[in-house]
Amino acid sequence: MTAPFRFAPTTPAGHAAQRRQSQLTKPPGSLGQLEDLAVWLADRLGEATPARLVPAIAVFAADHGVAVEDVSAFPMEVTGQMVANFVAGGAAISVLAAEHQATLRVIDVGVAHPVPVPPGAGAALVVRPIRAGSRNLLCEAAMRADECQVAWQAGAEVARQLVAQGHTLLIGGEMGIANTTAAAALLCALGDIAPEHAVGRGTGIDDARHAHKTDVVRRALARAQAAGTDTPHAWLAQLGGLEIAALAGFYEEAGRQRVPVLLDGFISTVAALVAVRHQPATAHWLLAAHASAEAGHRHALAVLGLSPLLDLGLRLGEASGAAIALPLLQAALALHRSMATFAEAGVANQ
Ligand SMILES: O=C(O)c1ccc[n+]([C@@H]2O[C@H](COP(=O)([O-])O)[C@@H](O)[C@H]2O)c1
Ligand SMILES: Cc1cc2nc[nH]c2cc1C
Repeated sequence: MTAPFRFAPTTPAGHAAQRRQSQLTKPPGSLGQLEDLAVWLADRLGEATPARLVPAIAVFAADHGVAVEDVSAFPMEVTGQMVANFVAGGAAISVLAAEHQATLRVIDVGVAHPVPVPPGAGAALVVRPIRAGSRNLLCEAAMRADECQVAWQAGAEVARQLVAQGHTLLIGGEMGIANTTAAAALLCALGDIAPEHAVGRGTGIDDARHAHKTDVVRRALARAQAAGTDTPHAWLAQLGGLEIAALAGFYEEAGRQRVPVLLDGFISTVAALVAVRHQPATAHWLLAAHASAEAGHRHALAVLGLSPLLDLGLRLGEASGAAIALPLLQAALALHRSMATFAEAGVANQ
């Protein structure tokens, strides 16, 4: 069980939104967490009655050298194949983005086996190849510092563009076979979580592979520790991946641009933890959409002090859980904006 999402306002807009909530035609608190959600959004957007959100989803994709260690249920080729599926409109996130009228961008920051995408296909694909997947983090640093920095900046650039285009809510997502191994290792390093709590089943591995994956993470951590790793960027380069670095840069830039972020699952939340360790102010802009079935996600959320809105047993990634929570945010704001007050409706207030 995770704690419900609760929020006390910190800004004049947030306080005004909370006062409005108490005047709407409903018993106080009867819309539960939707009330907190409306007040949080008002607080962060700096408006007492915010307009409908203009959401954008950016899915960052890359491969992971550690896939050769047999830590995933799927082969590396699936990353590039799924990128083509995102763009063609057949993936869960393609369907959800269209359903909820969200802009969808797909960014290849290091897919090892890209699949050609027909020109004019559905979602926009941006190719920012840094290298064909990260190195095997069990044996060496996943990225050089400069590669990690280029990926981070690529993510930041996407956030800047989406905000400049008028989007008022940013959602990050990822695709990368074996990236739950990288994310688990990073969570151990930056969140002080033991490997047995951070490592999960990913795409669906059995008990034997899960034990092996936990051992891979334990050995990778020991290797990176022995290399004298200290800063968040150094840990990211040692144990992360190109799409995780891009996501961290995306989240940090969203905060810098003062735009709220709706977090997806395990890998996305660990990327947000990297961004928060690098720039603590990023935490102010984060909202957790859901609790993934991936074991480490609850620990990552707890480290960040976040309460997820939904708990549906999702473990897909690609921003799908955040996209599923999006209508809740829109509903919370629609109710907040458009319900009558007791005075307007002539309803007796206690
Ligand atoms: O978002 C999550 O919580 C999540 C949990 C488990 C798996 N995934 C997705 O599955 C892939 C990684 O799983 P694995 O087993 O290859 O490490 C990657 O493409 C993620 O988007 C995502
Ligand atoms: C098919 C498939 C789709 C995905 N979407 C995000 N991660 C994924 C992993 C797999 C294996």
